Amino acid sequence: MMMMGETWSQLGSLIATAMFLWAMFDKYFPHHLRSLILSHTKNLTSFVYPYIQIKFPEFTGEYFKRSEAYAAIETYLSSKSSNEAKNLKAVVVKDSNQPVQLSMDENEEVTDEFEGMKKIPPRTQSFSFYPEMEEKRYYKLTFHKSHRETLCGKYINHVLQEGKAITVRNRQRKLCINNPSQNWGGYRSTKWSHVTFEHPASFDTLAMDSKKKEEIINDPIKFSEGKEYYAKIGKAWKRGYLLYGPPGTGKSSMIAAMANYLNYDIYDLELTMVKDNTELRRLLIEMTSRCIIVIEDIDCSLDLTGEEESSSKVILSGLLNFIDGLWSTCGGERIIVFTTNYVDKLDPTLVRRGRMDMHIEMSYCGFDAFKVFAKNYLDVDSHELFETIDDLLKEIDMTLADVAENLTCLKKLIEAIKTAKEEATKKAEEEARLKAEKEEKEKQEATQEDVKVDESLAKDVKENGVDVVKDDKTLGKEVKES
Ligand SMILES: Nc1ncnc2c1ncn2[C@@H]1O[C@H](COP(=O)(O)OP(=O)(O)OP(=O)(O)O)[C@@H](O)[C@H]1O
Ligand SMILES: [Mg+2]
Repeated sequence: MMMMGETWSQLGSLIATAMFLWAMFDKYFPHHLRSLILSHTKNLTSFVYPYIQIKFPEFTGEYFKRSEAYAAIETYLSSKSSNEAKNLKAVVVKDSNQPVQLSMDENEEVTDEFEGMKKIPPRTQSFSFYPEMEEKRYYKLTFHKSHRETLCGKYINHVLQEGKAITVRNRQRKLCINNPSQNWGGYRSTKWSHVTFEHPASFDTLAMDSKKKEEIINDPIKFSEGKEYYAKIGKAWKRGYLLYGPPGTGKSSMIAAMANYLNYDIYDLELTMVKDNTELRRLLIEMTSRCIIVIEDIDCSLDLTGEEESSSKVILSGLLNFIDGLWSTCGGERIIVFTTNYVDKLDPTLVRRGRMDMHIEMSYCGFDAFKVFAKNYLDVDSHELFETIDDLLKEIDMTLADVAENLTCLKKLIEAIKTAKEEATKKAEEEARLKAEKEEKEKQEATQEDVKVDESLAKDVKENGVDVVKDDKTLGKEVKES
C-alpha cells in the first residue's frame, strides 16, 4: 500500500512540473519561436517513430453497417495469420478445401510483406486487431512512412482484392434468420444469425410443369446478369416473386433451388419478430448483396385484422418502402420472395404487379411434375403405367409432397392416388351430406319461427280484440283525418 501511495505522489508532482513548464513556454516564448520548436518536436517524433497508422473500423455509417473493407481484411488475414499470430480463432467449414479456417484472435498482430519490402526493419507493415472498451473493433495497419505511397494505394487494394477473392473461393452460402430484438445492443451484436445453407434442392429436382419451369428459371438468371440493364433503365437491381399455392407444393423448395442456382445467401425474415420500421430497416441494411430475402406465409406475418392492425400496417408500409421506395436502392442485387397459401388474403398493395414482378402459382401435381419425380426417384423415363397415372392425376388434386412420399414404386403410387381419390370422394360426400343437413335444419327452424309468430298474433287478437287488418284501416282513417 505504501508503494502505491508513493507512486501516486510522484506522478502528481511530475504532472505539476509538466504543467508549470508548459505554462512558462506558452507565456514567454514568442509565437514564431514556438512554432519553430513545435515543428522540430514533430520532426523529432517522426524520427523516433517513423510509422504511419491507418485504422479500418468494423462498422461504418449511422446504422453501423459492417464495413466491406474490414471483412475483406479479416479474410485476407485469415490466410496470413496462421504462421505468425499466437492467438487464433478456428471455424470449422464443411465441404470446403480448407475444413478448418483460422483467423486472428483479438489483440493479435501479424506482419505482412509486400513487393520485397520485407527487408526493412523492424517490419514492413502490420495489422493489429484491437477491441476497445466500447467494443469498437478495428484493424490497424502500421507501416514505415517511406512506403506511404505504395502502401496507401497498391497494398491496401491488394489486401481488399485478395480478401474478396478468398471469400469467393471459400464461399459458403448462408441461411440467416433475424434474432429476437432483445439480443440487440452494442456494436458487435448482429441482427442476423446464420447457419451454412446446405439445401439439396435444384431446378432439376424441382417437379413442375416443364414450360412453366423454364420461364421461372430464365427470369432470375436474366436478373442476375442484368446489372447494366437495371442501371440503364434507372431501376434498383432487385426482383420480387410471389409464390403461392397449397402446402407441400414446392414453394420453399423453389426458393432453395433459386438460391443454389444463383449462389445467393438466403435471409429468412421473420416479420413477427420485428417490432417496428426502424428495426426492419436495420435488418434490411445489414444484408449482403447477392441474396434472397424470404418472407414465408406473408398472410400470417402481416395480420391486418384485429389488435395487431396498427403495428402490422407500419411494418407493411416499411416493407413496401423497402421494396420500391428509396430504401430499395441500398444493397443491390437482391431477390425478394413472399410465399403464401392464401393469395386472396393478401393486402392488394403488397402484391400489385410491378411490386412483385412475378406471381408464381405452385399447384397440385400434374403429369409433367410426376415425370420429374419418376426420373429422379425411380430413374424411369417412360412406363406403361404412366397413362393410368396421368388419368388419375387429372381427377384428383394431390400435393407434390404426397406424391413424393408414395413414390417407392409406380404401383404403390397408383394405389396411393386411388386411396386419396376414394378419401376425397368420401370427404366430398360427407361435406355434401353435412351441408344438406344444415340447410334442412335451417329450413325447419325458419318454419318453426313462422309458426311462433302466427301463434303470438292469434293470441294478441284473442286477448286485445285487435285485428291487424282493422288496425291498419283505423290507421288509414286517422291519417286521412289529420
Ligand atoms: N415441386 C416440388 N418439387 C420437388 N419436391 C417437392 C415439390 N413440392 C414439394 N416437394 C417435396 O415436398 C416437401 C415439402 O415441400 P415444400 O416445403 O417445398 O412445400 P411448400 O409449398 O413450401 O409448403 P408450405 O406451404 O407448407 O410451406 C419437400 O421437402 C419436397 O420433398
Ligand atoms: Mg414452405
